[in-house]
Amino acid sequence: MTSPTRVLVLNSGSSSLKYQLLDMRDSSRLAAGLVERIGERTSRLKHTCLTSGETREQNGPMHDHEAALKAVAAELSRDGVGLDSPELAAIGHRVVHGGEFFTEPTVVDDTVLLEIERLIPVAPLHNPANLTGIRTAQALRPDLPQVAVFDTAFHTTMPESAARYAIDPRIADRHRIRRYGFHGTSHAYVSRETARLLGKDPSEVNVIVLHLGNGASASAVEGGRCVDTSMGLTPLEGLVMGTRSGDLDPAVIFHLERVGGMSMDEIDTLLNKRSGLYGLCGDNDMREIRRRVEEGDEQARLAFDIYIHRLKKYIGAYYAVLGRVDAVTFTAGVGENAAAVREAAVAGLEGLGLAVDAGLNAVRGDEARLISPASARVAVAVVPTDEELEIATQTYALVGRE
Ligand SMILES: Nc1ncnc2c1ncn2[C@@H]1O[C@H](COP(=O)(O)OP(=O)(O)O)[C@@H](O)[C@H]1O
Ligand SMILES: CC(=O)OP(=O)(O)O
Ligand SMILES: [Mg+2]
Repeated sequence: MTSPTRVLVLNSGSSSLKYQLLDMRDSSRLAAGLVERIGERTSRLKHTCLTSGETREQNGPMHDHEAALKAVAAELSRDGVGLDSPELAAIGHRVVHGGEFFTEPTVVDDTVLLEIERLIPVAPLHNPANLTGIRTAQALRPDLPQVAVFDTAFHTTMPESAARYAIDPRIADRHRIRRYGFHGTSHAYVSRETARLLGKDPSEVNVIVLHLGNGASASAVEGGRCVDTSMGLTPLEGLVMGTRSGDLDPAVIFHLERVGGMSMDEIDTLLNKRSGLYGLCGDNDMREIRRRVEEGDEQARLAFDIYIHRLKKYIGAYYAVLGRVDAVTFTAGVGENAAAVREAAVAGLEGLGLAVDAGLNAVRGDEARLISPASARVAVAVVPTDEELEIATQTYALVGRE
């Protein structure tokens, strides 16, 4: 038999599981889907078989990521592409926090599992789900390589001046406190695709990538290497997000504890789950916020303005970090779809050579595209991210080498 060429990619979020099955001969997708609301009373699995075009949905309780993955495995089997297939070469897992230890995709063994577990305190929403995904996949196919692809890996090239916080280095080192950065597979993929869009080699271009999904982060990429990013020790720092506050004065936390009488756990929940756009106006979906802004809702307008103000500050900061910028690229759910966000983020930055062409910005599509006027000094681009393809590519490259 010829060597297996398929890779299953699992992206386990805190309450969701996204997956794709790809054939790496041509990077085509055979199946894809999403389980939402894992652990809640009703979960929903939406599965699409891309060879037949058939989509199936099921609703019902799924306790945890193990139950979710077993349900996904059953759907794949129904399409004749189950986990027992001899054509499966490996399973690639998104792992959010890899600390300073993992700088590359890694075949999972017991030591790797232990290290991912040790990082749970700095990625409490993500790493436990990632671990369950890996352990369940191992149980289903013990003979298959499981590959961990880390969100943090792309950021390990940051210089110490960007990665260190201004605190006593002995304390920082003892507790491994530094800027790790996240969404690395997306920043890597999108910065590379931006270079391709400009017809250049990644080593020749400096790009500011704005990954604006539910979680959001910015990065400064110099000649293909990350030199700064907005998320830090955990995915809480930086931009305003769906439910996370992003940057704030750390003294807010002392104040909430000492004067506000809140416990550390309550403050943690407040900043991670009840802040950001949701905390500001009760909605975390940018579509809903734009609809309310259009209707003249002041609370939604203020939330939008705070979101944009923070974004602008990071564009300016990374412009200064890079010195020369070839492109600013928008990606992920908000970046790819919300023309109003792109327009507002760049408005007034003509002095930096940044502008958006209203006609180009209004075009919707799945293709990487430029939205800046032809005369602009700096390109502004929209590049759809594809974390699953990037994870599959890295997984297959690693397994193929062995
Ligand atoms: N057409 C749209 N206009 C504005 N925002 C959108 C649109 N489509 C999706 N979004 C935003 O994208 C977000 C999800 O982005 P995504 O990258 O899928 O996030 P995640 O991977 O973090 O779950 C949604 O919360 C929503 O705010
Ligand atoms: C790291 C992170 O914030 O991931 P997500 O956007 O998937 O929540
Ligand atoms: Mg995402």
